[in-house]
Amino acid sequence: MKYHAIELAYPASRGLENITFALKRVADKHKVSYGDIIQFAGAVALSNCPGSPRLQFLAGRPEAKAPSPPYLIPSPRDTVDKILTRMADAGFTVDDTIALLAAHSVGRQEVIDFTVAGLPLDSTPGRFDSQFYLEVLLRGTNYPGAGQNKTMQAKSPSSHQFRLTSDAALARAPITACRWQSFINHQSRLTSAFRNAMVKLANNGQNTDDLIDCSDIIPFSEFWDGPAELPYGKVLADLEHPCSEQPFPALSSAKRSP
Ligand code: HEM
Ligand SMILES: [Ca+2]
Repeated sequence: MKYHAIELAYPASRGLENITFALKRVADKHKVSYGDIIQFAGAVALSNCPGSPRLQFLAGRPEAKAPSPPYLIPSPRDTVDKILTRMADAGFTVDDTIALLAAHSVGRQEVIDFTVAGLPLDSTPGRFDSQFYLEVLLRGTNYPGAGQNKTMQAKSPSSHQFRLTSDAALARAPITACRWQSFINHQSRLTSAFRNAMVKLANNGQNTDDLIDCSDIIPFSEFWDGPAELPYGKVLADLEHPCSEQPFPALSSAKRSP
């Protein structure tokens, strides 16, 4: 069996079939490695989101020699401790892990709750911003759909967005809460921390001396540096404040309805 078929059968890969086969065709046609096409496509895709950093892109990864063992990718039902231990094992600090979750600012869920497939993880899924970090701190009130897979989804503050159990827990755990809060309304801190952590993610296990820096071919995103806003209908009292060491950042309220 081909490696991709083995890895696609792992639970953490659910929903990745379409993009895997689409990118496989491109990589095969242009004779580039699968590792390179994944990083290239990710960097180009992110450039469509206003506010996102231009990611480094190094080319020349060799093909994998074996499929990944299963269960290396964290699950939304894992504890904070398990997620951070796994990420540390792969070379990521606690701060890196919290910064990487900015990807969820432009993410949606498809496979955890089919009754609300396509629901975004924050109210601005087209924009790479700190809105995600703010909104995950809103008190969860209801499941936006039928509440399938309750170990993986937490109650959300709105029927328009989905909350992963892992995001809810990482936002509130004593070890991560202040780092989480530190990104709210700090677009440049967020983009540079995310970019640096993505350099590690993209080159994990590679000898970067053997790769060629092709970052110049990655487009720049549209500039965006606005404030995070309390969603329409929410007030400060709806926010939880698990980082007791720092005051909560000043916020403005959204004028628009969701
Ligand atoms: C704590 C570790 C993480 C867990 C447990 C986790 C889990 C998930 C889950 C369950 C989804 C929804 C999948 C679906 O239903 O289709 C998702 C979406 C997503 N995640 Fe994560 N994730 C984690 C970290 C990351 C990291 C480090 C990145 C990238 C740097 C990332 C990027 C994304 C993106 C881009 C989406 C949206 C996909 C889409 O819109 O189709 N995640 N994540
Ligand atoms: Ca967003």
